[in-house]
Amino acid sequence: MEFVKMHGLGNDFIIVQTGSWEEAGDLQPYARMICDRNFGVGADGLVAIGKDPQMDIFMRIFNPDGSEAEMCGNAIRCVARYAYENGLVKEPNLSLRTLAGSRYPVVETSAGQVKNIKVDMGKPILKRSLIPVQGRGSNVKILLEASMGTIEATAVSMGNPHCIIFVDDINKIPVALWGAELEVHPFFPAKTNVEFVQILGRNEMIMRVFERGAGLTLACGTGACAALVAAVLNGFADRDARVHLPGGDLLIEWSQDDQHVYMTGPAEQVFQGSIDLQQIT
Ligand SMILES: N[C@@H](CCC[C@H](N)C(=O)O)C(=O)O
Repeated sequence: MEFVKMHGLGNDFIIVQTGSWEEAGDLQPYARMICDRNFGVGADGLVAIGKDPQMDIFMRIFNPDGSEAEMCGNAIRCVARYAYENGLVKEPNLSLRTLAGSRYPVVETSAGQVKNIKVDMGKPILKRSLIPVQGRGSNVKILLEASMGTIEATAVSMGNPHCIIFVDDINKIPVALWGAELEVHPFFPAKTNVEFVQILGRNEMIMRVFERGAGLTLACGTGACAALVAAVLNGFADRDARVHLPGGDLLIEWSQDDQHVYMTGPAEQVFQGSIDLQQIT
């Protein structure tokens, strides 16, 4: 199986082309081994893409624990760039089918070089039952009982679930320890991605993430979108901000006009190769 390895701010993916959405599902059992950094190629996700009958491209993403995620912001930018540069699409603006619905990336170029990819990530989902979060009431300022005490969190879905916790000093937070516990907190029936966010100003924040099914990663596109939405809902930020992640920065805007979230950032290919699937079973 031929693949390319790409990353968005160090959030890295093995990208393979398959014939159809259904065929992409055949790869799910291999995700755990392929993503393993010691026994496989190593990545934060296995991404299957191909031509879609209704949209330009489809994308399915499998986490390193073998589960399927509905959405992935950093992978979408990688897929858009790959599709544009490899002639799967002719125009820089694409339509992309995901498990969470359609998304619309635009590949931004300057002097013939790809600079950034801007993605219309759609409207955030704020209804508690749809995120999903157990119980009734608001998605803002949810109180979670955990071993570290009572945590105040805001839950947002960008197609996949996120639990955002605002902190005073990000460097004092044991992200791996707390993230692993909150990922499987009983309030989140589909588990959750966990983001710790320190607000630096109305338009700037630092974020660390513990991804559902993947653990600590250097960046999370949907997480950065969810963090900005949560910051706006809590009155901490304006509707556009630079989000600093361990792998670099994302620019996020929650549009007043259409209520969609827009994410802008880079995507890079780092190498290509082939995998003998029989060797890794
Ligand atoms: N890194 C991604 C999110 C990938 C999926 C996530 N692990 C999940 O299970 O929801 C991003 O950039 O959005």
